[in-house]
Amino acid sequence: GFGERKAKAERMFSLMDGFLKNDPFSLQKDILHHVEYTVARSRFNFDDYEAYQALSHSVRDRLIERWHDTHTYFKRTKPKRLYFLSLEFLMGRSLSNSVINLGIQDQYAEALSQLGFEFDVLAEQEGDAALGNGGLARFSACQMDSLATLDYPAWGYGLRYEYGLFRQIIVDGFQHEQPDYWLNFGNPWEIERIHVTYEVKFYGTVEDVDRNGEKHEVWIPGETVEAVAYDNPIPGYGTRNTINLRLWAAKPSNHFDLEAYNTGDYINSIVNRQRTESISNVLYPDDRSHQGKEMRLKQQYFFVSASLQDIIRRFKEAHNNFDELPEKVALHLNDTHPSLSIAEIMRILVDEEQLDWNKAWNIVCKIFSFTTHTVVAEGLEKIPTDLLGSLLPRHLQILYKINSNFMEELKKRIGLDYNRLSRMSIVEEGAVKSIRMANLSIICSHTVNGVSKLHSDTLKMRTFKDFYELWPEKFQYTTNGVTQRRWIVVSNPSLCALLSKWLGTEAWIRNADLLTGLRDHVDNTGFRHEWKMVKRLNKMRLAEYIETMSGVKVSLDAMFDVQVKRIHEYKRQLLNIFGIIHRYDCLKNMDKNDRTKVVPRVCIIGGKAAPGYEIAKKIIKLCHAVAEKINNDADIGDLLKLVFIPDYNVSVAEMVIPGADLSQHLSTAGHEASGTGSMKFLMNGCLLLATADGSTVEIIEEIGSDNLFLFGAKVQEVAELREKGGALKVPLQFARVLRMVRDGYFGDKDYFKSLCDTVEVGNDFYLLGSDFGSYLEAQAAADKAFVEPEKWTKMSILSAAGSGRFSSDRTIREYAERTWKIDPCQCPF
Ligand SMILES: NC(=O)[C@H]1O[C@H](CO)[C@@H](O)[C@H](O)[C@H]1O
Repeated sequence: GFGERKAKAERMFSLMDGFLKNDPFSLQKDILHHVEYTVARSRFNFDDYEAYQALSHSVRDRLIERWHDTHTYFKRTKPKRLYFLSLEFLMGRSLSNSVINLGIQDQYAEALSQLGFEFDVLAEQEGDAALGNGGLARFSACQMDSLATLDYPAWGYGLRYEYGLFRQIIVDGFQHEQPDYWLNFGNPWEIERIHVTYEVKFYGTVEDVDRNGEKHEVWIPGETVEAVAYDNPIPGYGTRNTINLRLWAAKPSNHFDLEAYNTGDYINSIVNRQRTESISNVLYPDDRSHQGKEMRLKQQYFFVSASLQDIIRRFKEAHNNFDELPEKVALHLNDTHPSLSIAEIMRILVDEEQLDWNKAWNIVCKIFSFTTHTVVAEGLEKIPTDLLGSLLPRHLQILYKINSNFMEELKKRIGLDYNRLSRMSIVEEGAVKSIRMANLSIICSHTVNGVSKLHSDTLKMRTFKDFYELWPEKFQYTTNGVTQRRWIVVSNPSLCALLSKWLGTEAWIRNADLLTGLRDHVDNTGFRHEWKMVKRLNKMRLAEYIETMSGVKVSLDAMFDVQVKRIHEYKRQLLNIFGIIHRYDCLKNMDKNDRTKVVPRVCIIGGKAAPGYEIAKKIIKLCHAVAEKINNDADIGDLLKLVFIPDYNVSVAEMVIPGADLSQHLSTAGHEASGTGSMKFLMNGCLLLATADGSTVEIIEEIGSDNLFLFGAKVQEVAELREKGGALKVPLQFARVLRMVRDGYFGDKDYFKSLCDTVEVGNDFYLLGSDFGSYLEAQAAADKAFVEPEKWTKMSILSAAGSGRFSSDRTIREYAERTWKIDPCQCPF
């Protein structure tokens, strides 16, 4: 009875001497406890990696404590919850971020130094959790940090890939992909939930059955797989709230195939087992969309089915009427990768919970919201109906029914405009009959978000014009953001200290708008001096890393000019490389005396190319070929260096971004939905050289166009320029550089031919040639500003001062208030 339970609870509590203490001595005890009993090494003999493991487990204990309290409080107060569904989360490392968000960094540093260890050295032992490709994936991770910090009752759901994004190995200038087996020595930041498992079905047939005189569909699966939950506590900064990122791993449903065993087909039973587990094996390494890959579709359905079964179970524990679902649950689709959830929740509500179709549909349309991260229609996901019909026969039926109901509604609204009807249909007829996942997501979501103002305008005017004209109220934009905890406090501690000193508070860490206070100090020479010292310190760290990675020694007096992001033709790394070739060519032909006036540059490029993306791989090779030439040209010396940083990931970004003077964001206007790298550079006082694309348009509004270097065609000019095709004028400098590459000046002329063809006049879809002139002017303007250190430093300070708007805290608050309609729910104990 209650009395017994109360007595048991008091006894349980009395056995624990309250919350874990965070004084250095208690921390030391806990670390050594884990050395002995978790890592199982003698406390008198363990190395840095084992110390890292023990340290991490002691931090994990403190996360779990807060995780329990937070979820106990959520359970008690039953707030409306957000479920953020994303197939990718680029979390990076957890140790530093966790101790900083727990507010016990200093205590840990003290505890470790007394044990003879350095926190930063142990932190370097951790591998990245690289469960994603690029911007979209890191966007999810930054959102989770802000959701926790702002006390929103939220969960993230995704896949626990056995292999994260491939390791990029460069051999002779060529990218090679190596498996990223990040779970090699276990992962202290996750908790396997052996009791949280769900069956996920695939293949099979759908039978019509009669139930009380009514026809019902029953799905008879051909294969079932078990989904097991792995929880990753996400601590907020300056709050006790610690939310959950639940990632699913696939396990064979019947761990042992007795029949195969009895028939001696033992090997096959293991093979089946492995085939099943392979669903959550590997992240698809392509930042572009994937059409028609069965395993990719299996991954998408596997994670949404497990997530929705888990969400519905949790809802039913506290509620017994699905009419309450929209008041208690917000489901967010991070791009179309999780959009099968629409068909899956309809299946659960209609087939399993026996709700009437229309009742279920009305509920479902109140709980979904959608963010698209794509600009161009070609990038929108489509699933061939053949593939879907064989893998998920019941879902195809449901999607056809959703579409036919929608088409009926639409005809009433727009009449028999067949072109428009077929454009808006979820089903695309044609050579490969397919399901348009974006149309499905828009039709079922109450809100459709673009990730920047320009992006949203493009969606309204072009990509989703038909839907915008039908439902203008659904379309809005919530400009992306990045978390200042990871991108300043974790990655740039010296800047963090400087900001708190001159702003006179640490409150900016939870409220980035306070960074505008830096404007009050921009004319203070003392402040500018300290600002320069912080940048130099970070440049020293980056220079050491460059020398270690590439053997190239770089001068700290040079401008560190950085372009780091996935390699993509639209991101125009080739424009950067052509600019460097031009700069080299000018230096070589320059009178020695004039060279004294040249601004020395260290050009740093980094990023992974999707394994099957040949042109992107050729860009990486050309970068190495040009670097080979320039860096070994004694005549040029320190005036120009080019370095390719291999295996660019979150941890490398944390080291590169603080050390950059200038960062480049060169996408052809109208192609980058937002871009988030630019926001991280801005927060670290790095000046931008960019096109007016994506979120850069809003950055200009915040910091003023005289604090960055703009160039290139505006979005409204691009189509017209493309029209011109072969008649397009390109500067001589561009033709000369192209000729140099074509003639083999950097070797491998045959290999680079197809790359050169992509930017040949008349074929230059991303307009590198026609933008080259203004690009060189912007570069010259950057050189001119750099030789005036006080001017440059002011621009750098004003960049950081205007970066507050690009905190993911602002992004999340806007989503919470305008899209998800959820309120903060802070755990009081
Ligand atoms: N794949 C991506 O990175 C996409 O999502 C990111 C996050 O919204 C955007 O910043 C980026 O422009 C877009 O290409």
